[in-house]
Amino acid sequence: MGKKVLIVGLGLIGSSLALAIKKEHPNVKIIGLDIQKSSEEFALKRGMIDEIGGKLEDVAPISDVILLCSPVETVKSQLVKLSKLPLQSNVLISDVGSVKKEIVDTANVLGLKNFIGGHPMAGSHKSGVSAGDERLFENAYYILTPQKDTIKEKIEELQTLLSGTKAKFVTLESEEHDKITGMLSHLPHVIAAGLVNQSKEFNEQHQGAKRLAAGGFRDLTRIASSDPRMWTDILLNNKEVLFELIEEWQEVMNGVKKWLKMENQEAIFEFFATAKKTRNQMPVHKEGALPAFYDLFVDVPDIPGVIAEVTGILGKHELSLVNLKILETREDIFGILQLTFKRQGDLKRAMEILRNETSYLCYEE
Ligand SMILES: NC(=O)c1ccc[n+]([C@@H]2O[C@H](COP(=O)([O-])OP(=O)(O)OC[C@H]3O[C@@H](n4cnc5c(N)ncnc54)[C@H](O)[C@@H]3O)[C@@H](O)[C@H]2O)c1
Ligand SMILES: O=C(O)C(=O)C[C@]1(C(=O)O)C=C[C@@H](O)C=C1
Repeated sequence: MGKKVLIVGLGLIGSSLALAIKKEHPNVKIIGLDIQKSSEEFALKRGMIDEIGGKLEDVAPISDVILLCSPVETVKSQLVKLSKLPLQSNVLISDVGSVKKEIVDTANVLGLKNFIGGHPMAGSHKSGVSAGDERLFENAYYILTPQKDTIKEKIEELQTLLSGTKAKFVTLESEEHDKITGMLSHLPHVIAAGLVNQSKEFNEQHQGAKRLAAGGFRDLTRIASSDPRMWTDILLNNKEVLFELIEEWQEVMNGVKKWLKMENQEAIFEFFATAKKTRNQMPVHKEGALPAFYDLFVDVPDIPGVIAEVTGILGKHELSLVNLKILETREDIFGILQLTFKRQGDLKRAMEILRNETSYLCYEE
């Protein structure tokens, strides 16, 4: 019989891992557990998991592998719970939390020897089980932060289990991990959220301004749509690193302010020239995970039944959506439907079909 793998937290990351594991290891039995019953049922119905786990204390002791895929603060309390349970002596425990030092230190203090910190460097601003995608981690880096005495075989066991992710594994010290992700992930999320909040106040004073936001604002602020609970946990668990980074960021902004005051053309030019050169050389351009979602926008008239009409057409052509959102009504005439697909091919087909079968304006951004 195959291994029993328990996945705790069936959101975006947990369900995507479940799919990737199942694909590569069909004999593995995946047991799923979530505080949201609807997520457990969705995952079971879609074949992401083989069984719903019930209570952690009942199912953890019979599991060969336990993957904690909940928010960072919850992972820490789940480690405490696990440390009190009669787990199998060779159980492998890992997590996917975006911060590593606090989690690895917790496992270490609790004496959970077979715990290996993990963090797939891929994700999305979308969350929840319905966003799960077996290809989410393809080509992405998957960081592992083993403890000093973790045996090599356990690391290999984890990598083999996760081979279906098609991610590239790298090993880091947890402290180094938090410094790097602080700079490349956590600070950018703080800046994006700050910018969107600043623009909210601005928009209240300048009616209609938000409609004019174009590519620059969109590219810089997509991640401001991420889950606030997840990001609260991340910030509070990486605060020392973020103190420093935020201070450096403030210095950068002060520099720009000073050059503007002095009309220092050369310094301003150099600021943008350095950024352009650096950004163009960064591997973020060439590698990294595939974008996980594709949004199609449809301008529809503000009349009853229009959503059913659009989804009905897509259903007839067996095109399934990850998400559907109604964006703000424009000028009391149009509403904008945001239809999210997992595959670009599906988006293209949907656009063609809707253009043929309706008169609505369909576009990608
Ligand atoms: N979203 C990303 O881009 C991303 C990328 C890499 C890592 N991560 C990390 O992965 C983890 C999960 O993030 P996500 O994006 O999948 O979030 P998510 O909100 O999609 O999923 C989290 C799931 O955990 C469940 N949960 C919460 N408390 C629980 C508990 N006590 N017991 C069982 N289930 C519980 C929630 O109901 C939810 O289904 C976080 O630690 C996050 O830092 C996220
Ligand atoms: O693509 C996104 O939406 C993400 O924010 C993914 C992202 C990031 O790159 O910052 C977010 C948090 C994770 O810990 C890892 C990846």
